Amino acid sequence: MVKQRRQWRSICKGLVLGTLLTSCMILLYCLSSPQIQFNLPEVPVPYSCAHRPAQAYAAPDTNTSQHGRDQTLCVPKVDIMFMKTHKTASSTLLNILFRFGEKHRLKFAFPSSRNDFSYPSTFHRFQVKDYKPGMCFNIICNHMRFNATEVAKVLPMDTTYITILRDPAELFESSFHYFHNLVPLTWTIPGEDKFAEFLRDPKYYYDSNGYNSFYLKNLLFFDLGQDNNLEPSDPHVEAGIQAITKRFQLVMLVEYFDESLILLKDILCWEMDDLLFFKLNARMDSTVSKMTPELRAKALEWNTADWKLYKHFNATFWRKVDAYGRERMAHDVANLRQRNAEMVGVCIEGGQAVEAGSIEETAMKPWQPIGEKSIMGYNLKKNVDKTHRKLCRKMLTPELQYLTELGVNLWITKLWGHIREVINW
Ligand SMILES: Nc1ncnc2c1ncn2[C@@H]1O[C@H](COP(=O)(O)OS(=O)(=O)O)[C@@H](OP(=O)(O)O)[C@H]1O
Repeated sequence: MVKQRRQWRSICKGLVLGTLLTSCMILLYCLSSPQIQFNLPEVPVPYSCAHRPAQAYAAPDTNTSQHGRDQTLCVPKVDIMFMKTHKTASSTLLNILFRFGEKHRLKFAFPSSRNDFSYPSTFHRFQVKDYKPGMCFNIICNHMRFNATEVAKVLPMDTTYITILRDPAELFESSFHYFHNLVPLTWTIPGEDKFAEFLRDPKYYYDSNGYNSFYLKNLLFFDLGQDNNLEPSDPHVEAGIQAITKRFQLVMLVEYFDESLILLKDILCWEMDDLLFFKLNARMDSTVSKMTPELRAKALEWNTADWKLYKHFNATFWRKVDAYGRERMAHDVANLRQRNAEMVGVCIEGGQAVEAGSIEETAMKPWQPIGEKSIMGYNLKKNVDKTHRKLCRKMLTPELQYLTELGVNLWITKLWGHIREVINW
């Protein structure tokens, strides 16, 4: 009896402490969030951010260079909007952009105090750290809910817009795993396999007004600024896809990540070295739900808008590959894979990703989903030669640590991280 009373007392204490901490976090967050200032004058950004340190270089045309024929003059494009969609290898791409930005000393439009632009609110230019009307930035690439008009107000007119999509069934599985603890409507789903149970009857469990429910339906459509709850036959689905087609010059696909990077290099006039990467933010295999063909079909049916979007951009992707040349693409992809494999040998201890508990340096530990330690990371090799040391470290640095290095003060995220560490959550 006494033992039971003590247990109840400690549960109550935990609840009170938890509520207090959460309230403090919310209060601190509200105090630190920039107030949106609607009364400032609108000043158009320059056509292009003047600082252009990028050198033109002779881009070898892989079809002709072996024969010593003409080489095209290429000036790397430095004004880039990367719409960072969720669970789509976007952190891997972010790492590539951060390194490119540093190399060319570009100006990033970063969020303040956090790693996203007040997501899931739609983007507004006053969410940009230190923003003043008329300011010009080169790159914007943190998570946001896309808002074309506002984004255009912080970037030059000739900015290249890019984004990345993933097969919606795979994306849904990844998102369900990563975010379900943030979506209260999943808490009451019974059974061991919540993912399969949800898909058995999604309409029963889903509520479009539920807190954070967008993580569970047409997340790509939502991130890209569209309505994720449209009926599949609603003409707005098609209109949304058309709007995205008009705005984005390149839509990459996770399933063809290497090919996507080669297209990116082509459209931005980059060099092969700019594309080197290690896969970041990958999950341990044991936490990936097995998807039967039936579950996959249900996941696609549930995420119809995303599936239509994906099919549309899959078609445009392969038209771009055809225009690039299939043989040329195969050659360049092989080259990139070989260079990446060499970098693995140079930089990564043990040559592969390890579980969270085995990552030695705090600076290399990736952010984990609430209540889990499923995201893997890397240990930097101890004896990396001097020429590669800096590059290896940057390629392996997770998003939050890299953002801090680039000058974003993530104190709210860090405080939240410490609290989670203390309460082991
Ligand atoms: N290069 C490459 N190729 C293929 N897949 C890749 C690559 N890099 C990351 N990933 C997978 O992308 C998932 C993480 O996506 P994000 O980094 O966008 O996640 S986040 O939204 O920023 O949290 C995560 O998927 P899941 O493991 O299924 O969760 C990663 O494994």
